[in-house]
Amino acid sequence: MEPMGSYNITAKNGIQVDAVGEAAAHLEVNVGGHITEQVIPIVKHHLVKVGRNNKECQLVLTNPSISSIHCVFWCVFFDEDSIPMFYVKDCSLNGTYLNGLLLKRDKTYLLKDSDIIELSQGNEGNDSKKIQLVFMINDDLQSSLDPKLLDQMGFLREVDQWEITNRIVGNGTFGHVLITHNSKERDDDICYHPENYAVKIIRLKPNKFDKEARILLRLDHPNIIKVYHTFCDRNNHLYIFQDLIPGGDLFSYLAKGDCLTSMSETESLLIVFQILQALNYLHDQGIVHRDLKLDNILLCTPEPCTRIVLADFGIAKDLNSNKERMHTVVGTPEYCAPEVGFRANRKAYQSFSRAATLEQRGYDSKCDLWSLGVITHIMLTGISPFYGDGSERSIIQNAKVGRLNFKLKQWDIVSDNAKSFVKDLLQTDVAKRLNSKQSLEHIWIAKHLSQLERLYYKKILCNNEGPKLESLTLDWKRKLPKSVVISQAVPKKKKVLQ
Ligand SMILES: Nc1ncnc2c1ncn2[C@@H]1O[C@H](COP(=O)(O)OP(=O)(O)OP(=O)(O)O)[C@@H](O)[C@H]1O
Repeated sequence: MEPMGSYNITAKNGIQVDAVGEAAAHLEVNVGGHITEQVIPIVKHHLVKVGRNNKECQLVLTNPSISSIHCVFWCVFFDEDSIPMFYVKDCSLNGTYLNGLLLKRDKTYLLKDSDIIELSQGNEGNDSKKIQLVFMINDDLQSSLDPKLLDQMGFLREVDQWEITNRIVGNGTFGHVLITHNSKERDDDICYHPENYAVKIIRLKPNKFDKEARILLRLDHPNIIKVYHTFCDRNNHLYIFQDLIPGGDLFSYLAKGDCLTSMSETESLLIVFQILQALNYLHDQGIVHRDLKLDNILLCTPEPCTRIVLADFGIAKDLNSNKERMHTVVGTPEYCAPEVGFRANRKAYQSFSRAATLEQRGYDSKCDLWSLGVITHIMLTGISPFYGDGSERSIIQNAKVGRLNFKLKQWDIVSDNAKSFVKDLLQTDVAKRLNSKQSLEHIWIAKHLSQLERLYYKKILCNNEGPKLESLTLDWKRKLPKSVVISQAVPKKKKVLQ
Protein backbone atom coordinates (compact mmCIF):
# COMPACT_ATOMS: atom_id res chain seq x y z
CA MET A 1 0.00 0.00 0.00
CA GLU A 2 1.49 3.34 -1.06
CA PRO A 3 0.21 6.62 0.43
CA MET A 4 -0.43 9.30 -2.21
CA GLY A 5 -1.44 12.67 -0.78
CA SER A 6 -4.53 12.07 1.25
CA TYR A 7 -5.16 8.83 -0.67
CA ASN A 8 -4.22 5.32 0.16
CA ILE A 9 -4.58 3.06 -2.83
CA THR A 10 -4.67 -0.68 -2.64
CA ALA A 11 -5.30 -2.85 -5.65
CA LYS A 12 -6.28 -6.31 -4.48
CA ASN A 13 -5.66 -9.17 -6.75
CA GLY A 14 -8.71 -10.98 -5.46
CA ILE A 15 -9.60 -11.91 -9.03
CA GLN A 16 -6.65 -13.90 -10.35
CA VAL A 17 -3.00 -13.05 -10.02
CA ASP A 18 -2.33 -13.77 -13.65
CA ALA A 19 -5.71 -12.62 -14.92
CA VAL A 20 -4.34 -9.58 -16.80
CA GLY A 21 -2.99 -11.85 -19.47
CA GLU A 22 -6.31 -13.70 -19.84
CA ALA A 23 -8.59 -10.71 -19.39
CA ALA A 24 -9.98 -9.10 -22.51
CA ALA A 25 -9.71 -5.69 -20.84
CA HIS A 26 -8.23 -3.98 -17.82
CA LEU A 27 -8.09 -0.70 -15.93
CA GLU A 28 -4.87 1.27 -15.52
CA VAL A 29 -4.72 3.42 -12.43
CA ASN A 30 -3.28 6.95 -12.80
CA VAL A 31 -2.78 9.34 -9.91
CA GLY A 32 -2.21 13.07 -10.52
CA GLY A 33 -1.53 12.36 -14.20
CA HIS A 34 1.13 9.73 -13.41
CA ILE A 35 0.80 6.10 -14.41
CA THR A 36 1.03 3.79 -11.41
CA GLU A 37 1.90 0.12 -11.54
CA GLN A 38 -1.65 -0.77 -10.64
CA VAL A 39 -3.50 -2.69 -13.31
CA ILE A 40 -6.89 -4.27 -12.64
CA PRO A 41 -8.18 -6.98 -15.00
CA ILE A 42 -11.88 -7.16 -15.81
CA VAL A 43 -12.95 -10.76 -16.32
CA LYS A 44 -16.28 -12.55 -16.63
CA HIS A 45 -18.07 -13.46 -13.40
CA HIS A 46 -16.09 -10.94 -11.30
CA LEU A 47 -17.34 -7.49 -10.50
CA VAL A 48 -14.55 -4.96 -9.99
CA LYS A 49 -15.63 -2.57 -7.25
CA VAL A 50 -13.81 0.70 -6.56
CA GLY A 51 -14.28 2.61 -3.32
CA ARG A 52 -13.40 2.94 0.36
CA ASN A 53 -14.84 -0.41 1.40
CA ASN A 54 -11.82 -2.54 2.15
CA LYS A 55 -13.75 -5.82 2.20
CA GLU A 56 -15.70 -5.50 -1.03
CA CYS A 57 -13.50 -3.36 -3.31
CA GLN A 58 -10.71 -4.56 -5.60
CA LEU A 59 -9.36 -1.00 -5.73
CA VAL A 60 -9.49 0.61 -2.30
CA LEU A 61 -9.23 4.41 -2.05
CA THR A 62 -9.28 5.90 1.41
CA ASN A 63 -10.11 9.54 0.62
CA PRO A 64 -13.32 10.62 2.39
CA SER A 65 -14.77 12.07 -0.82
CA ILE A 66 -14.85 8.56 -2.25
CA SER A 67 -17.97 6.51 -1.50
CA SER A 68 -17.87 3.12 0.18
CA ILE A 69 -18.57 1.58 -3.24
CA HIS A 70 -17.96 4.42 -5.69
CA CYS A 71 -18.28 2.64 -9.02
CA VAL A 72 -18.39 -0.91 -10.34
CA PHE A 73 -17.01 -2.45 -13.53
CA TRP A 74 -17.92 -5.75 -15.17
CA CYS A 75 -17.80 -7.75 -18.32
CA VAL A 76 -20.66 -9.51 -20.12
CA PHE A 77 -19.71 -12.37 -22.37
CA PHE A 78 -22.67 -14.18 -24.01
CA ASP A 79 -20.75 -17.00 -25.71
CA GLU A 80 -17.54 -17.79 -27.53
CA ASP A 81 -18.76 -16.17 -30.75
CA SER A 82 -19.82 -12.85 -29.27
CA ILE A 83 -17.75 -9.80 -28.43
CA PRO A 84 -17.49 -9.16 -24.69
CA MET A 85 -19.01 -5.94 -23.41
CA PHE A 86 -17.64 -3.90 -20.54
CA TYR A 87 -19.69 -1.65 -18.33
CA VAL A 88 -19.23 0.91 -15.55
CA LYS A 89 -21.94 1.81 -13.06
CA ASP A 90 -21.82 4.85 -10.81
CA CYS A 91 -22.91 4.20 -7.21
CA SER A 92 -21.31 7.27 -5.59
CA LEU A 93 -22.48 10.31 -3.69
CA ASN A 94 -19.92 12.69 -5.22
CA GLY A 95 -20.02 11.38 -8.75
CA THR A 96 -18.04 9.49 -11.36
CA TYR A 97 -17.02 11.05 -14.69
CA LEU A 98 -16.64 9.30 -18.02
CA ASN A 99 -14.47 11.25 -20.47
CA GLY A 100 -15.22 14.44 -18.50
CA LEU A 101 -19.01 14.00 -18.31
CA LEU A 102 -20.84 13.12 -15.12
CA LEU A 103 -22.55 9.73 -14.95
CA LYS A 104 -26.05 9.50 -13.58
CA ARG A 105 -26.20 7.73 -10.25
CA ASP A 106 -27.07 4.04 -10.45
CA LYS A 107 -26.94 4.15 -14.25
CA THR A 108 -24.70 1.86 -16.28
CA TYR A 109 -22.61 2.85 -19.31
CA LEU A 110 -20.94 0.75 -21.96
CA LEU A 111 -17.16 1.32 -22.12
CA LYS A 112 -14.89 1.59 -25.14
CA ASP A 113 -11.13 1.46 -25.47
CA SER A 114 -9.18 4.35 -23.85
CA ASP A 115 -12.21 5.68 -21.96
CA ILE A 116 -11.14 7.72 -18.95
CA ILE A 117 -13.04 7.30 -15.71
CA GLU A 118 -12.47 9.91 -13.00
CA LEU A 119 -13.70 9.72 -9.46
CA SER A 120 -15.00 12.95 -7.98
CA GLN A 121 -12.54 14.89 -5.85
CA GLY A 122 -15.18 16.45 -3.60
CA ASN A 123 -14.21 20.09 -3.12
CA GLU A 124 -10.46 19.57 -3.09
CA GLY A 125 -9.80 20.19 -6.77
CA ASN A 126 -6.15 19.20 -6.34
CA ASP A 127 -4.84 17.80 -9.61
CA SER A 128 -1.96 15.98 -7.93
CA LYS A 129 -4.47 13.74 -6.18
CA LYS A 130 -6.77 13.08 -9.10
CA ILE A 131 -7.47 9.41 -9.65
CA GLN A 132 -8.00 8.35 -13.21
CA LEU A 133 -8.85 4.87 -14.39
CA VAL A 134 -8.03 4.26 -18.03
CA PHE A 135 -10.02 1.46 -19.60
CA MET A 136 -8.01 -0.61 -22.11
CA ILE A 137 -9.26 -3.38 -24.41
CA ASN A 138 -6.85 -6.00 -25.76
CA ASP A 139 -5.77 -5.49 -29.37
CA ASP A 140 -7.12 -8.80 -30.65
CA LEU A 141 -10.58 -7.89 -29.44
CA GLN A 142 -10.57 -4.47 -31.07
CA SER A 143 -9.93 -5.89 -34.49
CA SER A 144 -13.16 -7.90 -34.20
CA LEU A 145 -15.24 -4.70 -33.99
CA ASP A 146 -16.15 -3.71 -37.52
CA PRO A 147 -18.06 -0.40 -37.64
CA LYS A 148 -18.75 -0.69 -41.37
CA LEU A 149 -20.75 -3.86 -40.86
CA LEU A 150 -23.78 -1.90 -39.70
CA ASP A 151 -23.79 0.50 -42.64
CA GLN A 152 -23.83 -2.54 -44.87
CA MET A 153 -26.99 -3.68 -43.10
CA GLY A 154 -28.73 -0.49 -44.18
CA PHE A 155 -29.86 0.67 -40.75
CA LEU A 156 -30.73 4.32 -40.13
CA ARG A 157 -28.31 6.33 -37.99
CA GLU A 158 -31.07 8.50 -36.56
CA VAL A 159 -34.75 8.00 -35.83
CA ASP A 160 -36.48 11.08 -34.36
CA GLN A 161 -34.46 11.98 -31.25
CA TRP A 162 -32.73 8.57 -31.14
CA GLU A 163 -29.11 8.35 -32.33
CA ILE A 164 -28.14 4.80 -33.21
CA THR A 165 -24.51 3.81 -32.67
CA ASN A 166 -22.65 0.97 -34.38
CA ARG A 167 -22.10 -0.83 -31.09
CA ILE A 168 -23.81 -4.22 -30.98
CA VAL A 169 -25.03 -5.60 -27.64
CA GLY A 170 -26.59 -8.76 -29.02
CA ASN A 171 -27.64 -10.70 -32.08
CA GLY A 172 -30.69 -12.92 -32.19
CA THR A 173 -32.41 -15.09 -34.75
CA PHE A 174 -34.61 -12.23 -35.90
CA GLY A 175 -32.69 -9.09 -35.12
CA HIS A 176 -29.73 -7.14 -33.89
CA VAL A 177 -29.59 -5.13 -30.69
CA LEU A 178 -27.50 -1.94 -30.77
CA ILE A 179 -26.66 0.88 -28.38
CA THR A 180 -28.61 4.11 -28.90
CA HIS A 181 -28.78 7.54 -27.21
CA ASN A 182 -31.64 9.94 -26.75
CA SER A 183 -30.37 13.31 -28.05
CA LYS A 184 -33.21 15.19 -26.32
CA GLU A 185 -32.00 14.00 -22.92
CA ARG A 186 -28.46 15.06 -23.78
CA ASP A 187 -29.54 18.55 -24.87
CA ASP A 188 -31.58 19.01 -21.69
CA ASP A 189 -28.68 17.96 -19.45
CA ILE A 190 -25.35 18.83 -21.05
CA CYS A 191 -23.26 18.05 -17.94
CA TYR A 192 -24.28 14.44 -17.98
CA HIS A 193 -22.91 11.67 -20.11
CA PRO A 194 -25.67 10.55 -22.52
CA GLU A 195 -27.46 7.51 -21.16
CA ASN A 196 -27.23 4.23 -23.04
CA TYR A 197 -30.39 2.64 -24.37
CA ALA A 198 -30.85 -0.38 -26.62
CA VAL A 199 -32.58 -0.61 -29.98
CA LYS A 200 -33.65 -3.96 -31.38
CA ILE A 201 -33.81 -3.86 -35.16
CA ILE A 202 -35.87 -6.57 -36.88
CA ARG A 203 -36.43 -7.15 -40.58
CA LEU A 204 -40.20 -7.41 -41.08
CA LYS A 205 -41.93 -9.14 -43.94
CA PRO A 206 -43.40 -6.40 -46.23
CA ASN A 207 -46.73 -4.99 -45.02
CA LYS A 208 -46.60 -6.98 -41.79
CA PHE A 209 -47.01 -5.15 -38.51
CA ASP A 210 -45.02 -6.47 -35.62
CA LYS A 211 -46.87 -7.94 -32.69
CA GLU A 212 -43.79 -7.77 -30.44
CA ALA A 213 -43.66 -3.96 -30.65
CA ARG A 214 -47.41 -3.55 -30.15
CA ILE A 215 -47.44 -5.75 -27.09
CA LEU A 216 -44.34 -4.18 -25.54
CA LEU A 217 -45.56 -0.59 -25.99
CA ARG A 218 -48.60 -1.44 -23.84
CA LEU A 219 -46.61 -2.91 -20.96
CA ASP A 220 -45.18 -1.08 -17.97
CA HIS A 221 -43.67 -3.30 -15.29
CA PRO A 222 -40.24 -3.23 -13.56
CA ASN A 223 -39.58 -6.85 -14.53
CA ILE A 224 -40.50 -6.48 -18.19
CA ILE A 225 -38.35 -4.76 -20.78
CA LYS A 226 -39.42 -1.11 -21.10
CA VAL A 227 -40.03 0.07 -24.66
CA TYR A 228 -40.14 3.81 -25.42
CA HIS A 229 -40.66 4.10 -29.12
CA THR A 230 -40.97 2.04 -32.29
CA PHE A 231 -40.43 2.97 -35.93
CA CYS A 232 -40.55 1.14 -39.25
CA ASP A 233 -38.31 2.44 -42.07
CA ARG A 234 -38.80 2.13 -45.84
CA ASN A 235 -36.79 -1.09 -45.94
CA ASN A 236 -39.18 -2.72 -43.45
CA HIS A 237 -36.70 -2.52 -40.63
CA LEU A 238 -38.57 -2.21 -37.37
CA TYR A 239 -36.72 -0.30 -34.62
CA ILE A 240 -37.74 -1.01 -31.02
CA PHE A 241 -36.15 1.55 -28.65
CA GLN A 242 -35.88 0.18 -25.14
CA ASP A 243 -33.94 0.18 -21.88
CA LEU A 244 -30.46 -1.30 -22.04
CA ILE A 245 -30.20 -4.17 -19.54
CA PRO A 246 -26.46 -4.47 -19.01
CA GLY A 247 -25.94 -7.51 -16.78
CA GLY A 248 -26.22 -10.16 -19.51
CA ASP A 249 -28.73 -13.02 -19.54
CA LEU A 250 -29.37 -15.70 -16.94
CA PHE A 251 -27.87 -18.36 -19.20
CA SER A 252 -24.49 -16.57 -19.36
CA TYR A 253 -24.72 -15.88 -15.62
CA LEU A 254 -25.04 -19.61 -14.86
CA ALA A 255 -22.63 -20.82 -17.56
CA LYS A 256 -19.12 -21.58 -16.34
CA GLY A 257 -16.92 -23.21 -18.92
CA ASP A 258 -19.03 -25.87 -20.65
CA CYS A 259 -21.41 -26.34 -17.74
CA LEU A 260 -24.36 -24.65 -16.17
CA THR A 261 -23.95 -24.12 -12.44
CA SER A 262 -26.65 -23.96 -9.83
CA MET A 263 -27.25 -20.99 -7.55
CA SER A 264 -28.27 -20.79 -3.91
CA GLU A 265 -31.90 -21.30 -3.01
CA THR A 266 -32.09 -17.72 -1.75
CA GLU A 267 -30.82 -16.32 -5.01
CA SER A 268 -33.13 -18.60 -7.02
CA LEU A 269 -36.12 -17.62 -4.92
CA LEU A 270 -35.56 -13.91 -5.52
CA ILE A 271 -35.37 -14.48 -9.28
CA VAL A 272 -38.45 -16.73 -9.29
CA PHE A 273 -40.35 -14.12 -7.27
CA GLN A 274 -39.52 -11.44 -9.86
CA ILE A 275 -40.44 -13.67 -12.82
CA LEU A 276 -43.76 -14.40 -11.11
CA GLN A 277 -44.41 -10.67 -10.63
CA ALA A 278 -43.91 -10.23 -14.37
CA LEU A 279 -46.01 -13.29 -15.34
CA ASN A 280 -48.82 -12.32 -13.02
CA TYR A 281 -48.93 -8.87 -14.63
CA LEU A 282 -48.68 -10.27 -18.18
CA HIS A 283 -51.34 -12.93 -17.72
CA ASP A 284 -53.69 -10.41 -16.10
CA GLN A 285 -53.33 -8.38 -19.30
CA GLY A 286 -54.07 -11.46 -21.44
CA ILE A 287 -50.51 -11.75 -22.71
CA VAL A 288 -48.54 -15.00 -22.82
CA HIS A 289 -44.76 -14.86 -23.32
CA ARG A 290 -44.41 -18.37 -24.83
CA ASP A 291 -40.59 -18.32 -24.97
CA LEU A 292 -39.54 -18.03 -21.36
CA LYS A 293 -36.00 -19.40 -20.95
CA LEU A 294 -32.68 -18.53 -19.32
CA ASP A 295 -31.58 -16.61 -22.44
CA ASN A 296 -34.59 -14.28 -22.29
CA ILE A 297 -34.16 -13.28 -18.68
CA LEU A 298 -31.82 -10.30 -18.48
CA LEU A 299 -29.99 -9.08 -15.36
CA CYS A 300 -29.39 -5.43 -14.49
CA THR A 301 -26.03 -6.37 -12.94
CA PRO A 302 -24.38 -9.80 -12.97
CA GLU A 303 -24.65 -10.33 -9.20
CA PRO A 304 -27.12 -11.74 -6.67
CA CYS A 305 -30.09 -9.61 -5.63
CA THR A 306 -30.28 -7.72 -8.88
CA ARG A 307 -33.40 -6.73 -10.84
CA ILE A 308 -34.27 -9.12 -13.63
CA VAL A 309 -36.16 -8.22 -16.78
CA LEU A 310 -38.10 -10.45 -19.21
CA ALA A 311 -37.11 -9.76 -22.82
CA ASP A 312 -37.74 -11.14 -26.31
CA PHE A 313 -41.49 -10.95 -26.81
CA GLY A 314 -40.98 -12.10 -30.42
CA ILE A 315 -43.53 -14.91 -30.14
CA ALA A 316 -45.65 -13.52 -27.30
CA LYS A 317 -49.40 -13.78 -27.81
CA ASP A 318 -52.06 -11.22 -26.98
CA LEU A 319 -55.14 -13.28 -26.17
CA ASN A 320 -57.36 -10.16 -26.07
CA SER A 321 -57.11 -9.67 -29.79
CA ASN A 322 -57.96 -13.25 -30.51
CA LYS A 323 -59.29 -16.09 -28.48
CA GLU A 324 -58.56 -17.73 -25.19
CA ARG A 325 -56.48 -20.62 -26.35
CA MET A 326 -53.50 -20.94 -28.67
CA HIS A 327 -52.79 -23.67 -31.19
CA THR A 328 -49.48 -22.65 -32.72
CA VAL A 329 -46.43 -24.75 -31.91
CA VAL A 330 -43.74 -22.23 -30.95
CA GLY A 331 -40.99 -21.87 -28.37
CA THR A 332 -37.90 -23.79 -27.41
CA PRO A 333 -38.44 -27.55 -26.80
CA GLU A 334 -36.24 -27.62 -23.70
CA TYR A 335 -38.58 -25.16 -21.91
CA CYS A 336 -41.80 -25.95 -23.71
CA ALA A 337 -44.90 -27.36 -22.00
CA PRO A 338 -46.04 -30.71 -23.43
CA GLU A 339 -49.51 -29.42 -24.35
CA VAL A 340 -47.97 -26.88 -26.76
CA GLY A 341 -47.50 -29.84 -29.04
CA PHE A 342 -43.91 -30.19 -30.15
CA ARG A 343 -43.64 -33.59 -31.81
CA ALA A 344 -40.67 -35.86 -31.53
CA ASN A 345 -41.13 -36.29 -35.27
CA ARG A 346 -40.51 -32.83 -36.68
CA LYS A 347 -41.82 -33.80 -40.09
CA ALA A 348 -45.23 -32.86 -38.70
CA TYR A 349 -44.38 -29.18 -38.93
CA GLN A 350 -41.05 -28.82 -40.67
CA SER A 351 -42.53 -27.14 -43.74
CA PHE A 352 -43.50 -24.10 -41.65
CA SER A 353 -40.91 -21.37 -41.17
CA ARG A 354 -41.64 -20.04 -37.69
CA ALA A 355 -44.45 -22.07 -36.30
CA ALA A 356 -47.03 -24.69 -37.02
CA THR A 357 -50.64 -25.28 -36.14
CA LEU A 358 -51.49 -28.84 -35.28
CA GLU A 359 -54.84 -30.46 -34.69
CA GLN A 360 -55.09 -30.44 -30.93
CA ARG A 361 -56.95 -28.86 -28.07
CA GLY A 362 -54.60 -25.93 -27.74
CA TYR A 363 -52.95 -24.41 -24.69
CA ASP A 364 -53.17 -21.33 -22.48
CA SER A 365 -51.02 -19.05 -20.29
CA LYS A 366 -50.01 -21.98 -18.05
CA CYS A 367 -47.38 -22.86 -20.68
CA ASP A 368 -45.30 -19.99 -19.18
CA LEU A 369 -45.49 -21.64 -15.75
CA TRP A 370 -44.08 -24.89 -17.15
CA SER A 371 -41.14 -22.90 -18.56
CA LEU A 372 -40.66 -21.29 -15.16
CA GLY A 373 -40.58 -24.81 -13.66
CA VAL A 374 -37.74 -25.76 -16.04
CA ILE A 375 -35.87 -22.52 -15.23
CA THR A 376 -36.27 -23.08 -11.46
CA HIS A 377 -35.06 -26.69 -11.81
CA ILE A 378 -31.92 -25.48 -13.62
CA MET A 379 -31.25 -22.67 -11.13
CA LEU A 380 -31.51 -25.02 -8.14
CA THR A 381 -29.53 -27.94 -9.55
CA GLY A 382 -27.66 -26.85 -12.70
CA ILE A 383 -29.59 -29.59 -14.55
CA SER A 384 -32.18 -29.19 -17.28
CA PRO A 385 -34.97 -31.59 -16.18
CA PHE A 386 -35.87 -33.25 -19.50
CA TYR A 387 -32.56 -32.93 -21.29
CA GLY A 388 -31.94 -36.67 -21.70
CA ASP A 389 -29.33 -37.25 -24.39
CA GLY A 390 -29.75 -33.65 -25.56
CA SER A 391 -31.55 -34.52 -28.78
CA GLU A 392 -34.76 -32.73 -29.60
CA ARG A 393 -36.58 -36.05 -29.73
CA SER A 394 -35.54 -37.10 -26.24
CA ILE A 395 -36.29 -33.66 -24.73
CA ILE A 396 -39.82 -33.68 -26.17
CA GLN A 397 -40.47 -37.27 -25.12
CA ASN A 398 -39.13 -36.74 -21.60
CA ALA A 399 -41.24 -33.59 -21.13
CA LYS A 400 -44.37 -35.48 -22.23
CA VAL A 401 -43.74 -38.11 -19.53
CA GLY A 402 -42.77 -35.35 -17.08
CA ARG A 403 -40.83 -37.61 -14.69
CA LEU A 404 -38.59 -35.72 -12.24
CA ASN A 405 -35.72 -37.30 -10.37
CA PHE A 406 -35.41 -35.75 -6.92
CA LYS A 407 -33.04 -38.54 -5.89
CA LEU A 408 -30.15 -36.88 -7.73
CA LYS A 409 -27.48 -35.67 -5.29
CA GLN A 410 -27.90 -32.12 -6.58
CA TRP A 411 -31.28 -31.99 -4.81
CA ASP A 412 -29.82 -33.03 -1.43
CA ILE A 413 -29.31 -29.47 -0.24
CA VAL A 414 -32.58 -28.12 -1.64
CA SER A 415 -35.57 -27.69 0.67
CA ASP A 416 -38.70 -29.81 0.29
CA ASN A 417 -40.73 -26.66 -0.35
CA ALA A 418 -38.55 -25.77 -3.34
CA LYS A 419 -38.89 -29.32 -4.71
CA SER A 420 -42.64 -29.17 -4.28
CA PHE A 421 -42.72 -25.83 -6.17
CA VAL A 422 -40.84 -27.34 -9.12
CA LYS A 423 -43.11 -30.39 -9.07
CA ASP A 424 -46.27 -28.26 -9.05
CA LEU A 425 -45.08 -26.28 -12.09
CA LEU A 426 -43.82 -29.27 -14.07
CA GLN A 427 -47.21 -30.96 -14.01
CA THR A 428 -48.04 -32.49 -17.38
CA ASP A 429 -51.72 -32.31 -16.41
CA VAL A 430 -52.44 -28.62 -17.07
CA ALA A 431 -55.40 -28.58 -14.69
CA LYS A 432 -53.08 -29.58 -11.82
CA ARG A 433 -50.34 -27.09 -12.78
CA LEU A 434 -50.25 -23.85 -10.75
CA ASN A 435 -51.07 -20.58 -12.47
CA SER A 436 -49.07 -17.43 -11.65
CA LYS A 437 -51.31 -16.36 -8.76
CA GLN A 438 -51.31 -19.83 -7.22
CA SER A 439 -47.52 -19.99 -7.64
CA LEU A 440 -47.14 -16.81 -5.59
CA GLU A 441 -49.20 -18.50 -2.88
CA HIS A 442 -47.11 -21.70 -2.90
CA ILE A 443 -45.51 -22.40 0.49
CA TRP A 444 -41.96 -21.91 -0.91
CA ILE A 445 -42.82 -18.29 -1.76
CA ALA A 446 -45.48 -17.66 0.89
CA LYS A 447 -43.17 -18.69 3.75
CA HIS A 448 -40.73 -15.91 2.84
CA LEU A 449 -43.19 -13.44 1.37
CA SER A 450 -42.57 -10.53 3.74
CA GLN A 451 -38.77 -10.81 3.31
CA LEU A 452 -39.12 -11.15 -0.45
CA GLU A 453 -41.35 -8.10 -0.63
CA ARG A 454 -38.94 -6.04 1.44
CA LEU A 455 -35.98 -7.04 -0.70
CA TYR A 456 -37.99 -6.43 -3.83
CA TYR A 457 -38.97 -2.87 -2.93
CA LYS A 458 -35.83 -1.81 -1.11
CA LYS A 459 -33.01 -3.48 -3.01
CA ILE A 460 -34.43 -4.43 -6.36
CA LEU A 461 -36.72 -1.57 -7.21
CA CYS A 462 -34.74 0.86 -4.96
CA ASN A 463 -38.12 2.19 -4.05
CA ASN A 464 -38.48 3.56 -0.54
CA GLU A 465 -42.22 3.68 -0.87
CA GLY A 466 -42.32 -0.08 -0.39
CA PRO A 467 -42.48 -1.81 2.99
CA LYS A 468 -39.84 -0.56 5.42
CA LEU A 469 -36.67 -2.57 5.92
CA GLU A 470 -36.70 -2.50 9.72
CA SER A 471 -36.04 -6.15 10.40
CA LEU A 472 -34.74 -7.90 7.32
CA THR A 473 -34.30 -11.28 8.97
CA LEU A 474 -30.84 -12.57 8.29
CA ASP A 475 -31.99 -15.84 9.86
CA TRP A 476 -33.91 -16.53 6.72
CA LYS A 477 -30.79 -16.24 4.62
CA ARG A 478 -28.77 -18.47 6.92
CA LYS A 479 -31.35 -21.24 6.96
CA LEU A 480 -31.12 -21.70 3.23
CA PRO A 481 -28.25 -23.64 1.70
CA LYS A 482 -25.22 -21.85 0.35
CA SER A 483 -24.34 -21.76 -3.31
CA VAL A 484 -23.01 -24.98 -4.81
CA VAL A 485 -21.28 -25.56 -8.10
CA ILE A 486 -22.18 -28.72 -9.89
CA SER A 487 -20.28 -29.93 -12.90
CA GLN A 488 -23.27 -31.26 -14.74
CA ALA A 489 -22.44 -31.18 -18.42
CA VAL A 490 -25.20 -29.31 -20.20
CA PRO A 491 -24.16 -28.24 -23.68
CA LYS A 492 -24.29 -24.48 -24.11
CA LYS A 493 -25.83 -24.56 -27.54
CA LYS A 494 -28.82 -22.25 -27.73
CA LYS A 495 -31.51 -23.74 -29.86
CA VAL A 496 -34.86 -22.38 -30.95
CA LEU A 497 -37.35 -24.28 -33.01
CA GLN A 498 -39.46 -22.01 -35.12
N1 LIG B 1 -32.67 -4.42 -23.93
C1 LIG B 1 -31.59 -5.18 -24.01
N2 LIG B 1 -30.49 -4.87 -23.30
C2 LIG B 1 -29.37 -5.65 -23.37
N3 LIG B 1 -29.26 -6.75 -24.14
C3 LIG B 1 -30.33 -7.11 -24.87
C4 LIG B 1 -31.54 -6.35 -24.85
N4 LIG B 1 -32.44 -6.95 -25.67
C5 LIG B 1 -31.81 -8.03 -26.17
N5 LIG B 1 -30.56 -8.13 -25.71
C6 LIG B 1 -29.58 -9.18 -26.08
O1 LIG B 1 -29.55 -9.24 -27.48
C7 LIG B 1 -29.62 -10.59 -27.94
C8 LIG B 1 -30.75 -10.81 -28.93
O2 LIG B 1 -31.95 -10.30 -28.44
P1 LIG B 1 -33.35 -11.01 -28.59
O3 LIG B 1 -33.31 -12.28 -27.83
O4 LIG B 1 -34.43 -10.06 -28.17
O5 LIG B 1 -33.42 -11.24 -30.16
P2 LIG B 1 -34.13 -12.41 -30.96
O6 LIG B 1 -33.77 -12.28 -32.39
O7 LIG B 1 -35.58 -12.37 -30.65
O8 LIG B 1 -33.41 -13.63 -30.27
P3 LIG B 1 -33.73 -15.19 -30.27
O9 LIG B 1 -32.70 -15.79 -31.15
O10 LIG B 1 -33.54 -15.60 -28.81
O11 LIG B 1 -35.14 -15.38 -30.70
C9 LIG B 1 -29.72 -11.44 -26.71
O12 LIG B 1 -28.42 -11.95 -26.47
C10 LIG B 1 -30.10 -10.53 -25.59
O13 LIG B 1 -29.46 -10.93 -24.41
